Amino acid sequence: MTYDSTASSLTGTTDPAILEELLAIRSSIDNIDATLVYLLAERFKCTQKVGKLKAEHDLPPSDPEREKAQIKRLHALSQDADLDPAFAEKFLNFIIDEVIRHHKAISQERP
Ligand SMILES: C=C(O[C@@H]1C=C(C(=O)O)C=C[C@H]1O)C(=O)O
Repeated sequence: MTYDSTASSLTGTTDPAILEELLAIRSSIDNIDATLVYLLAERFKCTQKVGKLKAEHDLPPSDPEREKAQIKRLHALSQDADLDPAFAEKFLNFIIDEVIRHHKAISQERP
């Protein structure tokens, strides 16, 4: 993979000292993004197992009570972590919607 960690629309128009400071912070952002990708991949590995288990036992793809409890917990965690709880909820719902889509697909593969 060729990744240019110095790519920026600001090159040539911004003080090089400021760009250097920006690049140092962006290096941490890159590490965090990589971690997020690996964390998400692990989460989807788990949810795929859940999807197979549900399909094998004819269980519904979604579990609204579980989701309600997760959102409530996430709100508390977000407040502790100084993260916008509304954003955290939107993000979790985005992921869960994708998981449910996978679960529906798995159950259709096994008629
Ligand atoms: C993974 C599951 O399936 C769905 C997806 C969830 C999730 O991504 O956390 C939670 C509840 C379900 O709607 C589950 O039931 O545990």
